[in-house]
Amino acid sequence: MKIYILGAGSIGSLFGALLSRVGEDVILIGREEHVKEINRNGLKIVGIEEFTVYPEALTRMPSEPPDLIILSTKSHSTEYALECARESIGKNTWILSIQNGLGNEEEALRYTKNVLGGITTNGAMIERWGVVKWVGRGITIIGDYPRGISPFTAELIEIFNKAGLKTELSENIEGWKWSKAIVNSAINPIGAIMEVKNVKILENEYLLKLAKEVVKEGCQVATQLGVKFEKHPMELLIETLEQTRENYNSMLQDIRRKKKTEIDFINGKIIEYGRKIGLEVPLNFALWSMVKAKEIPQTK
Ligand SMILES: NC(=O)C1=CN([C@@H]2O[C@H](COP(=O)(O)OP(=O)(O)OC[C@H]3O[C@@H](n4cnc5c(N)ncnc54)[C@H](O)[C@@H]3O)[C@@H](O)[C@H]2O)C=CC1
Ligand SMILES: CC(C)(CO)C(=O)C(=O)O
Repeated sequence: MKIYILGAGSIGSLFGALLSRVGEDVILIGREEHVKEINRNGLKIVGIEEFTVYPEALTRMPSEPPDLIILSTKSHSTEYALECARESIGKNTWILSIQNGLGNEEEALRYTKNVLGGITTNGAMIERWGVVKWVGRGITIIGDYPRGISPFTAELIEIFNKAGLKTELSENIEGWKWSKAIVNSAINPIGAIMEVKNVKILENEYLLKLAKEVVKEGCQVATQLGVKFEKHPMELLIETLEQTRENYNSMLQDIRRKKKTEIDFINGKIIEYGRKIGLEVPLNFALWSMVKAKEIPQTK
């Protein structure tokens, strides 16, 4: 299968490396420094497993349409990345978002009806250019967005599992994307503002109560929009905190690295979708405001 990884950073490079290792025709599309190192010395995976692969790496999408584009930019880069990729999206090309946050699949649907949603609990981070650390082995869930399973998706899950990416199918990937986004809407900003590991939210009664109240707000919006949960966000909140106790969440890491966070596509989208149906979500608004204030000045 011809696969382009659009946004080959941490998680995209991990997926690309695993798929390349089992012989899939993978091209990584990422930033120049990472691309140059990969073309020079290959893409090295360390951590959970250690191996090196030698996929082609580019800074721009080739014009030839692939079978699959795995969208793995940060959510705030999705619109521009897809616009730049417009010419490479053929009539039979599928786009799979493995991103956190809401709205990415809707953006992809502007270019094709062949859109898959995905959530992954695998963890990855770029150690240095050309080297990605697989920090946590997790599961990935994919499905046609917003709901359903097509023959392509059933073929893709075979490829992912053969590549060592434990992957399950869902008829209701929209439900999973919302559950994960609602969990992120509680953990990420609270951890970022308090500058604590996830375990602190689990063990501090005040932070856990706040996280649960934020989850309730997100559930109200999702339920009124007709979203059906596969796993209730309140259950997923505790499960996630217990499984990622030692994590400094990605939003806190972005702030510490003076990078733009994904707050606009997590709490920001819950606020936006809530307002469209006349629901105010004050806790989400408060957390969104504080993270925006903490973000680097040039993001305004
Ligand atoms: N890193 C992880 O362990 C996990 C990340 N995620 C989600 O996956 C998404 C990506 O996260 P990370 O990999 O951590 O981010 P990252 O910042 O490491 O990687 C994104 C890459 O996309 C590149 N990029 C942006 N626009 C581009 C364009 N137009 N063309 C080519 N490359 C472009 C950036 O230069 C960057 O290298 C986020 O939504 C994140 O929340 C989800 C689960 C785990
Ligand atoms: C699951 C969690 C909260 C793990 O820290 C995450 O997705 C993140 O850090 O963005």
